[in-house]
Amino acid sequence: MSRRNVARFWEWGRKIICVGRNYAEHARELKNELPTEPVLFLKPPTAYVKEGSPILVPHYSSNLHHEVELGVVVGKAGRQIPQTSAMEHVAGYALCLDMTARDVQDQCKAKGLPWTLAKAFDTSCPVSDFIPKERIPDPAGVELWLKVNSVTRQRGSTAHMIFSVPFLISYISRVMALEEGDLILTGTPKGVGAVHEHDELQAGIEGVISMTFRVGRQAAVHN
Ligand SMILES: CC(=O)CC(=O)C(=O)O
Ligand SMILES: [Mg+2]
Repeated sequence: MSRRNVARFWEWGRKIICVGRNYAEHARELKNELPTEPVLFLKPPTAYVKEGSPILVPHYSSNLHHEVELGVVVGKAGRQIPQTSAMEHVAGYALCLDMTARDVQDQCKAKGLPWTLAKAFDTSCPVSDFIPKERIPDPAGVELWLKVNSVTRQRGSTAHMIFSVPFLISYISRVMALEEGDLILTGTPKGVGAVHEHDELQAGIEGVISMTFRVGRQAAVHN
């Protein structure tokens, strides 16, 4: 049997684990309390979209937000991973967007419901090509940026994460097994905002990679 290449992790069908409220300024801009433990949620592998295909506004949302994030690609499976050996489980990184139907998320929050409709729809996880681990020697030293129609909306350093990458790997692996090909989205810095059909999104990790996506709209299906 031929061995799959983790550099094409989005084809593996593995889980996408997302961390929310990991930057104080972003938590404050949405009037959320600062977390004392990581806030976790999941996206299915059907959320992946690659450059060349559009990000689709779900048919039930009228306020889709961008969130640029550093993604960590898991290269070695593990459970109950200590922080001291957490980085041994990292194969590399990816530039990611955690597309969020903010209007739907606000309704879910108000009703005390999970965020699945707001976070897990098709195309809610645009990703760059795989970035080998050696290209990012320190995941706490990464500058993320995002522009909409050439106007800068987000710029922030992973130095400001509340919970570090090794801490997150250790924490998550005490909740669920990490598997090769899993992706961890580490939260977004401040500056999130709305995107609309026909907008162009550009995002990057300074000096490492950039990517461009167009926004389309999911057709509503009437049964
Ligand atoms: C409020 C959120 O949507 C949390 C989140 O995803 C984040 O990155 O922070
Ligand atoms: Mg996010």
